[in-house]
Amino acid sequence: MRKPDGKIVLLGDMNVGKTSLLQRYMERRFPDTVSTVGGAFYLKQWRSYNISIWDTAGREQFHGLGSMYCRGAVAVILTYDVNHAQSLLELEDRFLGLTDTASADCLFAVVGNKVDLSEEAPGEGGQGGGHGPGQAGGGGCPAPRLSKQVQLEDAVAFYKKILKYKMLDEKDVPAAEQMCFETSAKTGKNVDLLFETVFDMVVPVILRQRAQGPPQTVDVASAPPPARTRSGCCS
Ligand SMILES: Nc1nc2c(ncn2[C@@H]2O[C@H](COP(=O)(O)OP(=O)(O)OP(=O)(O)O)[C@@H](O)[C@H]2O)c(=O)[nH]1
Ligand SMILES: [Mg+2]
Repeated sequence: MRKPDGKIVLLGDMNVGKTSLLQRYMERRFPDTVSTVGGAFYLKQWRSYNISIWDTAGREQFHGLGSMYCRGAVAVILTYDVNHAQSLLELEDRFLGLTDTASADCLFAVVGNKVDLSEEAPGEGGQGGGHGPGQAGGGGCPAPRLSKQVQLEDAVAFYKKILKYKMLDEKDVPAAEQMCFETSAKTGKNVDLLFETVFDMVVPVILRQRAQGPPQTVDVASAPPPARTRSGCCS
């Protein structure tokens, strides 16, 4: 297997939809998922570059693995559930620190998933793994919509906190508006946009790292063995 030119890592609390987003993008479908154990990766050919995309487990018991997966990453996709405010807070409290091992010029994207649950018309949705209230429905009643708990401005504010944490100047990094996304792995909304924006942005980082000397690419063969690895197809 050719060594990847760069690594992108998805981080976020359990159940926010990391695996579903990756499967929607790589396999063009929204299958049932099981909570991830350890981590798993896909390989993506983007232009002439070989990029590995790592899906990590949000469950607390695997938390310690997160910083290993982030080692040398050129981008981290921090994912939350727009219908579950706590999942955004968790990114700041539990996940941001895991990115200390990422490459010095690592890019960050902030992604609010499951927008379909608070967008669907009454009677059409409310199923599919939301955290919040409003899924009981039942009895033939129209399924109530979930109320969206996190707005895009909250994600933008979090992005600015990331820059502060990393001591980065806003003018040296992509603008928050470019790097904050609202997605639905279920409908596919903004999923291609998310991944392809990130791919386009990591290419210059990869080139810069190559020009600077020893490549900071990651050899998946020497990556820590996850408790269970599922390697997907390359496309
Ligand atoms: N309605 C809706 N449900 C979603 C969406 N994304 C994921 N889900 C559901 O949410 C649940 C959790 O999705 P996963 O992709 O397994 O979540 P995860 O972040 O990988 O969770 P861990 O592996 O435990 O960290 C599943 O029931 C998914 O079907 C979405 O965009 N919309
Ligand atoms: Mg998962």
